[in-house]
Amino acid sequence: MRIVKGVWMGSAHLVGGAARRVGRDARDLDPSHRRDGLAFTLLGIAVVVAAREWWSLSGTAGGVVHNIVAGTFGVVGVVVPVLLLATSVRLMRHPDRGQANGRIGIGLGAILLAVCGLVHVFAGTPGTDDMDAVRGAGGMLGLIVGTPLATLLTVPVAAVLLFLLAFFGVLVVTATPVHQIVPRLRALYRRLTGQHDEAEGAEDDEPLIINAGHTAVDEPEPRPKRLGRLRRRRAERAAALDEAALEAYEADEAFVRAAVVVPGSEVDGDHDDATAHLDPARDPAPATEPTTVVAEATSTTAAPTKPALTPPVTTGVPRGEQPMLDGEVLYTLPSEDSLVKGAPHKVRSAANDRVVESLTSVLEQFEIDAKVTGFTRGPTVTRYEVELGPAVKVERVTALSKNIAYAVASADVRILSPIPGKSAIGIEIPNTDRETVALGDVLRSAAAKRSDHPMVIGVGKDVEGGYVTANLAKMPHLLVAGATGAGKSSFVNSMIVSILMRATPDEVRMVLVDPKRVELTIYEGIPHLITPIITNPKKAAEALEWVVREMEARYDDLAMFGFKHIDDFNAAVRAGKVKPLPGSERKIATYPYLLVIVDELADLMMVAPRDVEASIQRITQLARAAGIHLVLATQRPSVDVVTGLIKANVPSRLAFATSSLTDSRVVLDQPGAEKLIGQGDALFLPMGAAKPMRTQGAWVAESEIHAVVSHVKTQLKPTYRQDITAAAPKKQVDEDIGDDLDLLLQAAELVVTTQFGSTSMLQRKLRVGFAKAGRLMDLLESREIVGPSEGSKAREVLVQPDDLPATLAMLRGAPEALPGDEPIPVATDYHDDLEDEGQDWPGGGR
Ligand SMILES: Nc1ncnc2c1ncn2[C@@H]1O[C@H](COP(=O)(O)OP(=O)(O)OP(=O)(O)O)[C@@H](O)[C@H]1O
Repeated sequence: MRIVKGVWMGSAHLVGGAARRVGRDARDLDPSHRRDGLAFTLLGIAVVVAAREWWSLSGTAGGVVHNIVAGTFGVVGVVVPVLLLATSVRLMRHPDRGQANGRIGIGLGAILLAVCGLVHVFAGTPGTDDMDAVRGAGGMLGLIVGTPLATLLTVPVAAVLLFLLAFFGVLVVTATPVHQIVPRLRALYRRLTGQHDEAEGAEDDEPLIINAGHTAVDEPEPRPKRLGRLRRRRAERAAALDEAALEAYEADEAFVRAAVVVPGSEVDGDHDDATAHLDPARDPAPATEPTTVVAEATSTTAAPTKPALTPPVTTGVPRGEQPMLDGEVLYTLPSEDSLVKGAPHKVRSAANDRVVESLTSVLEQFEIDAKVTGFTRGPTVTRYEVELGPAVKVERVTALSKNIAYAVASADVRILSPIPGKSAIGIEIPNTDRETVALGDVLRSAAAKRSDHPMVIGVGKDVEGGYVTANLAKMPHLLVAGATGAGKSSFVNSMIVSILMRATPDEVRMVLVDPKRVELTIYEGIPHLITPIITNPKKAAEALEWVVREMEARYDDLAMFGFKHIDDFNAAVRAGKVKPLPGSERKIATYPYLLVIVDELADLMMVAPRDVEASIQRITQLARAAGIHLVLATQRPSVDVVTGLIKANVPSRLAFATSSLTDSRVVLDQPGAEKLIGQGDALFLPMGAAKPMRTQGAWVAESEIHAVVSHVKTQLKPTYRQDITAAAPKKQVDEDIGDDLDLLLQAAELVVTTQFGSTSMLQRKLRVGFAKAGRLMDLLESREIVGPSEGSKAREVLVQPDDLPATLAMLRGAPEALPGDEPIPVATDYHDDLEDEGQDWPGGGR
């Protein structure tokens, strides 16, 4: 008995173990194998069903198969093998796209259901009592869907509903939202008529290389022939993805950056189509027509046009929400065609391969267990990634920077350790075959189109080839610095052109300060200007004071109507929710963003450092909510131009190549900019970013600027404010101060902040002679800032540091700031001012 029991238990154990093992192994199978298993099963079923339904190859099981297929789907069963085959092929090709596969499955299910239902109702809605008739119509599926509908709603209504269901199924399968039907059909038409291929063919010369930054460097290159098809598919995929991204996009992101593409992930990248994903902006579809801003409902002319391919965003903004130009004015944004298309971005070139070889040989020579695992090529520099073996110190590679520079024959080698978000060292080396980034490409990229904010500008491309854009309203103020010829003015041009391309004068107004008198003259007369371009540094300082007054007026308005931000105020005005106060004749209108661009801060700081600094401080501290934003550019980022106060209040920085490490520290608070290679190569540090991002600035040619400027100029004349460069009202510097105002302000600040009234301190700190310091002290005494002389002792300081701003204002002769005085008189209203001055918008508006 024991033996029998032992044998029984032993074999049971063996069988159980084997069964468990098989089960476990099946669970351990790679998911893709498991999905392949499903695909093969479907393929097998397709073969069985096709054999019976198509070729009547009926074995013993044939009857059963027919009963199941025809019983379920009726005559529609003949397409079941096709559907099974297609599903099986899709599962094999894209096993990882679970979500898309699910969507297609649901869509096909809806179509199948609808078709079965339709066949059933058109076949006279046979009942279950006649199963042969059911099998000859839409099968049980058709019966379940069709009979109740036909009985309850009559056959015609049921047919319409079922058609709708089938149509819905088609939209789901093709991932087409209803508002995309027309653009997609148009795109399809273009592709069928060959317009698409022509443009694609042009790019086919470029071999496809998988983004080497994420894969092995020696990835085999697919044959160029296949590229046309590959690109087309990517284009379709990107269009679908882009749309999803658009929906998900949140308007309040600080700045929009192209996502880095990781192979296998379905990230919506902005990389060139030669990399792993396609940028819809590079889609060769014909450029969109200019987006139109129509004057208020009074206009009878053309309605806003929509772009052909890209969904809700275009060169402009959601038109329904636009502040319209009053009167009959029809303002169109420049067409995207005004800006040229750049050469396709290369992701790999022979030069890169040579550098990889050099880097590898340096690592070998120094016997460092590290490997160049890949690279990402940007337009100007390529970032080579080096991964270390176990127990290899990072410093061993970073210490080699000079040898690396020697090996690759370039002095501008920059080492990042680590690359943010990666366990790898990045070695940035300039490309010997650098590329120019066309502003047009940046503005047409998905990154730019994702946001319809009028203050979004094209910045350039990052080291991974992704487009970089920035929202000036979120900066909220930007300092741009770099040595002569580094690309500052080109950036300022790109910025202004971006605004002209995307914003109407109703949305953005500009104050351009160009003390160099040459850089910005091309923009003279554009309607976005609120005052003629200011070239005189003294006038520029006054203009900054006007900006402060404008800001205060806007603040007053916000406070009066109970809004915190100009955007909220504007939205309420557009919605008609802001009513003038009782008795006021005022016409409430939206406030445009005000962008103040100073092309050379150093020139301003030379003529009136204290005033300019004070205005900048005031603007930068408060202007954000008032929709006023400053861009300060300078060639000389030294501490006397970019003072601590200015720096503290201008949070976003863009550094082009600087001539020294000290300059780089002034701009970025860290070294790096001195290693940049000029011609638009920059480090971009937007507010809140931890590390600066290397960016190649966008380039816009003079002919393009001309095209854009003449487009905007022919439509609208600028309406200038007269009060901007007029000296601030009621400002009278006392005669005895005369030309010493700046020094006196500095002296007052020194004495009050240190609470130490010493003439020799003034001498030392202000670097003035004894006589001048004594005079300043007398002036301070006459204004009761310090007490009388007490011989060799320091004078008593009569003003507390808290009262310093009011004291400085008093010295400047601004009576409004005097303590205890009347409240600050403010300009009534921006638009009222215009009316008061009898200035009208062309077309009879404001
Ligand atoms: N983004 C860019 N792409 C390609 N080339 C550029 C770019 N930016 C600048 N360059 C090249 O560098 C030259 C000098 O640029 P830019 O005039 O912008 O320098 P800058 O810093 O403004 O100098 P300055 O301070 O003297 O005006 C340009 O003429 C152009 O050839």
